[in-house]
Amino acid sequence: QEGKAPADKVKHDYQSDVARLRKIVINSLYSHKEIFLRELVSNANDALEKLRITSLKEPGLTEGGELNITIKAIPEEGGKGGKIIIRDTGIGMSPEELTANLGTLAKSGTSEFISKVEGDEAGGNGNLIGAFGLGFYSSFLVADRVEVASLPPKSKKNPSPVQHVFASSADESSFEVYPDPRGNVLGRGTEITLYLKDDALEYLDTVELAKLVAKHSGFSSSFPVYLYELETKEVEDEEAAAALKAEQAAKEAAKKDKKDAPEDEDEAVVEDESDDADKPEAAAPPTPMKNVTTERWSHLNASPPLWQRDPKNVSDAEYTLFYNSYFKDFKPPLGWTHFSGDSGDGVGFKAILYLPSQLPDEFWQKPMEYSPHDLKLLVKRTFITSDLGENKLPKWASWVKVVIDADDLPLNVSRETLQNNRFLKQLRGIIVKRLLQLLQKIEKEDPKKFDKIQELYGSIIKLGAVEDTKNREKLTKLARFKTNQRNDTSFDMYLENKKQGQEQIFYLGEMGKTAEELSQSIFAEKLIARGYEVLLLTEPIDEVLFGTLREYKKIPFQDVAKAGLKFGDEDPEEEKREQEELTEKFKPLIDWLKTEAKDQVRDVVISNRLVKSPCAIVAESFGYTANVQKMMSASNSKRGDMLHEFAMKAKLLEINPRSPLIEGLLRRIEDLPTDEDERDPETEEEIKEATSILIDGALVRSGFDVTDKNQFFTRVDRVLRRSLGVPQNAKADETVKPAPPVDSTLPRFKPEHKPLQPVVEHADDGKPRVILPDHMKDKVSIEMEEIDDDGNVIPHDEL
Ligand SMILES: Nc1ncnc2c1ncn2[C@@H]1O[C@H](COP(=O)(O)OP(=O)(O)OP(=O)(O)O)[C@@H](O)[C@H]1O
Repeated sequence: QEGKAPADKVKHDYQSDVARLRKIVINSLYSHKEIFLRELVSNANDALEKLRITSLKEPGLTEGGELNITIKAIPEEGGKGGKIIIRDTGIGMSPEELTANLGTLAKSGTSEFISKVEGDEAGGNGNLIGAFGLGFYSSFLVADRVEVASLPPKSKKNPSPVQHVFASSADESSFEVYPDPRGNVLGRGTEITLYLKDDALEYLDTVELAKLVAKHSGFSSSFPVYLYELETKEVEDEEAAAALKAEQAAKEAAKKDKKDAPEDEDEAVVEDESDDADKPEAAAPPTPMKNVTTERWSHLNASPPLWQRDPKNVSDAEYTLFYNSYFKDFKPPLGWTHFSGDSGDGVGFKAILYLPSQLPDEFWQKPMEYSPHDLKLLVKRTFITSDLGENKLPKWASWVKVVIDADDLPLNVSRETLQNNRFLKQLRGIIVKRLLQLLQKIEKEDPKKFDKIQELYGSIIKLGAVEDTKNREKLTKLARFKTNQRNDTSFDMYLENKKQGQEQIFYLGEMGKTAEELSQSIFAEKLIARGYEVLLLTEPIDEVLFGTLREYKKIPFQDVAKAGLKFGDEDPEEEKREQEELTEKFKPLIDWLKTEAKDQVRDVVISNRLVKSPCAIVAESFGYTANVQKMMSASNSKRGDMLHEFAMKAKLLEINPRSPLIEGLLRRIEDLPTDEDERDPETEEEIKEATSILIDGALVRSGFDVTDKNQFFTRVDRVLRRSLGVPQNAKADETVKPAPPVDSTLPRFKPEHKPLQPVVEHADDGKPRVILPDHMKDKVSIEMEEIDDDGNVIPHDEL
């Protein structure tokens, strides 16, 4: 792909991703084209930063010239076009680096990013800029042609570097790299020349450029940024003044000659005197002026950075602009806190911490790999690191964007010694504390904004309460949940609404269920009917948090799906008596159920949680709720473990003594002769069927799976036949029209078609499953007949 062009010019084709990215940048960011300056200044700043850090090990590198950035606009003679030159005295690039850095995209995930944006109609919005540093390619927003001349510093490794140029036009699919015909004129660093497009000539105006730097880059460089300005001043034209003086003197002399002449002397004198008295003093001749154009480099970022200023004098707009440019996030922040402090060791610092209004995708997608880069530790305005090593922020807080500038840490500390620095060790605590304070402040003062915080950071706050034991209490207070009565309820709000006598915090959770569905739950029937508030856990992290906390302000959590539920207003004596009475009354039914439900539950008890439903399956405190059981089977864990078997079985069948169905079942059982031999087998079978449907119904309503679906439906089928008066032995007419004979004249498949052969797989439970080839999936549906062990077809209504 490379060919030698004349004059040492090596032509390269852009890597395809670069060509695509350049196209996106040029087409979609047109209305944001001013960002080119911010991106190039930021690259220049990075290059200076790299040089400074490298020079800690090889001090000679920074010799010769200040570390700075300069911007110069040069209108073309005749005023038709022009160019902008941005230079830095940073680390520079070798010809290989020019090719690799500007001609390829090394960043991982870039291809996916590009595809995403290409497919996204809204790609042209500013998110793009925030999501991805477009860097160098933003040059093509304003330039038809870009030339980058670069010269690395003389170093031990590269003692005689040669200045090279990278050149490319906006519409070309290739670029060239060649030795700079001017020689090593840069001394060190990089010079980017932008040949401006006709619609970008406004950037030749130095006032415009200065404004842009102030807006986007004023704070983003800790190195001085200079703008080349031509200043036109009106100054006294000394030459003209001298000439005028000479002329005046000549006039005076001529006048004097005239005065000395003899004629009309008196008259003339009188006339002169009266003139002097009436007229204002004769105006002095104007000083002759001329326009002089002087060149100067004005220092654009001389004023102190935002974080060094007094918060009282910084406007919200300034905080937002600073955030946008410094952290390269196009969206405004959700909130911020600007603070200063002292580490206690005499290290003073100033800092601003921001809450972004959007989390990076990687935060959730690759939570373990996500490494924050928006913590900027500076020392005396110079960037030191984003990496706090082992003192890094806890995961839940790792997304904050914070700039923290310390007064007096040794500047040349290596990363290793930094890790041991006390200030660095304290940083984590300082930042987390301020972040919490900010969240608490918003909670207190700005409910609307706090809603947004919940939307965005709700799960993260809960994650923090789980993982950050030190701040668990504060984070728990900030957590919000849905309840049967309202949204966004905190534990404190819940407790304020607690009923007299209530000594439990009621909650209910089931994987994948909405709050609405949960509030219909059989377990909460009575609680909700009586007006109690139940926290509804709708997010996976809720369950983990409740499992971790177990209580709030010493009040225990009660999983409503578990045994042990107490309203708190029960009279223990009365309750005991009632329980005894009911147990006595329902004894025959309870005994019956204990036998019939022995495979599903450990015991049968009278319920105090049901209103309408006849019965429910409730997990005991050490047993699995339906939710946990689902999670266990999803993760396939613990199968075959004794404890697991035990927990699976630790369930109670609770019956509702006031349900007419339960009463009805009790009566039927009481009517059965006590001597089993005297019982009519058909009647007994009928009651067993009804019982089993009742138990299965309770399982389903309580969120569990029916143990044996075949048996369940066979029974439903029999009950249906009975209630419809259809004899139990009546058979469906199973005669079907056989298929016509084989037609051998047609090919079975067209050659380009895949065989229409479904594949049968056996799932874990041994049941067959049909896997359709992909091309058949949305065209074919399959119904299967089930055959029992004796080879009989199990009847299904739909077959
Ligand atoms: N002025 C410069 N001096 C030295 N190297 C530079 C300069 N500008 C760009 N580079 C090099 O080119 C690379 C690509 O630059 P580009 O702006 O496209 O992306 P980036 O700076 O790596 O990413 P981002 O803009 O997201 O920070 C940089 O990583 C850097 O190595």
